[in-house]
Amino acid sequence: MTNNNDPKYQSGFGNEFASEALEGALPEGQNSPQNCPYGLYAEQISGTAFTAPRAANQRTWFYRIRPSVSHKPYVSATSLKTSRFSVDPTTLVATPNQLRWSPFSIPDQPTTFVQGLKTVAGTGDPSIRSGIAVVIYAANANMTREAFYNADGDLLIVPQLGRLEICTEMGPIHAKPTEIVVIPRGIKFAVNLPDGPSRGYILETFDRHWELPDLGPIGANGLANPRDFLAPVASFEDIDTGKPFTIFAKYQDKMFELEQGHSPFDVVAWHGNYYPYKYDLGKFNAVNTVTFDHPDPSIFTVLTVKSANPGVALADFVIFPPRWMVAENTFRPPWFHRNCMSEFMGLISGGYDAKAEGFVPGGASLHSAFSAHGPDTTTFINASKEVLKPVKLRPDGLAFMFETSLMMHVSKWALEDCGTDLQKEYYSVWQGMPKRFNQNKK
Ligand SMILES: O=C(O)Cc1cc(O)ccc1O
Ligand SMILES: [Fe+2]
Repeated sequence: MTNNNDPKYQSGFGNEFASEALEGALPEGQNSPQNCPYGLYAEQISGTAFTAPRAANQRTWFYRIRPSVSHKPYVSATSLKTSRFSVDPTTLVATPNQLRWSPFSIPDQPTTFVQGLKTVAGTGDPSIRSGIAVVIYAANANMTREAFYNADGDLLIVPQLGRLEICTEMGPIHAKPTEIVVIPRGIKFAVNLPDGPSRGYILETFDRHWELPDLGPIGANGLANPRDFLAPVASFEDIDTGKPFTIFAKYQDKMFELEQGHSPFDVVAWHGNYYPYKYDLGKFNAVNTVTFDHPDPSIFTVLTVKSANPGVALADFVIFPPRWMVAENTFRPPWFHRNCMSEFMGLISGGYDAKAEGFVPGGASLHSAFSAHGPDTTTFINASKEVLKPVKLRPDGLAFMFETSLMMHVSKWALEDCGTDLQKEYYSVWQGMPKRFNQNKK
């Protein structure tokens, strides 16, 4: 990859982009001329069925030094034998218990991004294009002469610790905690970790692709604005000598690898609307009450993957950013609730208004369908007697939620093998709720 520490991007969501690292590398007026400029190979990657409606149709044309198909056969990935990146039912358990984890441990041994992927919860089967997985990455080593693609689904990556320098077929994307990256299904990428130890959350979705939510009565602007999404520009490396490149692939929930003699990051130009992108969560234009109560947290949806059921998300990516709280005569933290959807929450920085302690950056919680949850006892008591002035809620706090209409199973890794990361006494935060009932006093 041409060395570029501060890559350039092109802005917009779902745009049709055209990008060339060498002038004139994109064929004019057609996709597949008899001979492409500079002796490049044309190759299409389809992210939707050829016949998907125009508004949903996603594909990109690459102009690359060699076609992707020039590689040795796929074999089972022996170096990833211990991979826990799977929703194979034998690795998962159903539990309605409210669960919470302390910050997930970073490995002591050298571990790359791909080696450090662990599924926490999930359900479905990528082979029938149905389901999702919540995944943690915890890594400390660069992917050198390696790349990875996920044939099973899109990856929405939420860095929590350490920056990511991601090399993709479409060009480089650098992301820091408070930014997110989406790598759509099938696109090859490699991750370098300039800060060393790194950790974050991933939502893997086996169907469709991420979309901006409709805004309804909010109007034409607000929440995540399309122009703040950034896609890479073409950048290539021309390497076909030395140690072979290893390409890892997750296919039907199993890890494979193959060798090839040339760099997979050899795309000199591309055009299309199927590409990875990043978004800075600090750009989110939060909308909320200026009177009383607060809307459901769907008001904070950054991106959504629709299900076949109108208005019901396969997955929503929701954030709780720093914001002004002004509601009058209102219990301001999240209320007690039971939800038909399942809620996995993570914390990027600071704290979260429903929990006085225990929910900390790098940790997580899972409140599954209809399992009751809400403010812990301390938060409830404090918020019930708080003097309601306008307050800027936690200027350093950034929590998020992966909300899904599916009922996820929890991985044995997250219940048993992640050691002390699982907080076995989580239930106790709701014990000792004072009895406040007094039928003689309204
Ligand atoms: O559980 C949570 O903390 C997320 C959440 C916040 C809120 O204000 C209302 C409902 C909800 O699920
Ligand atoms: Fe909730």
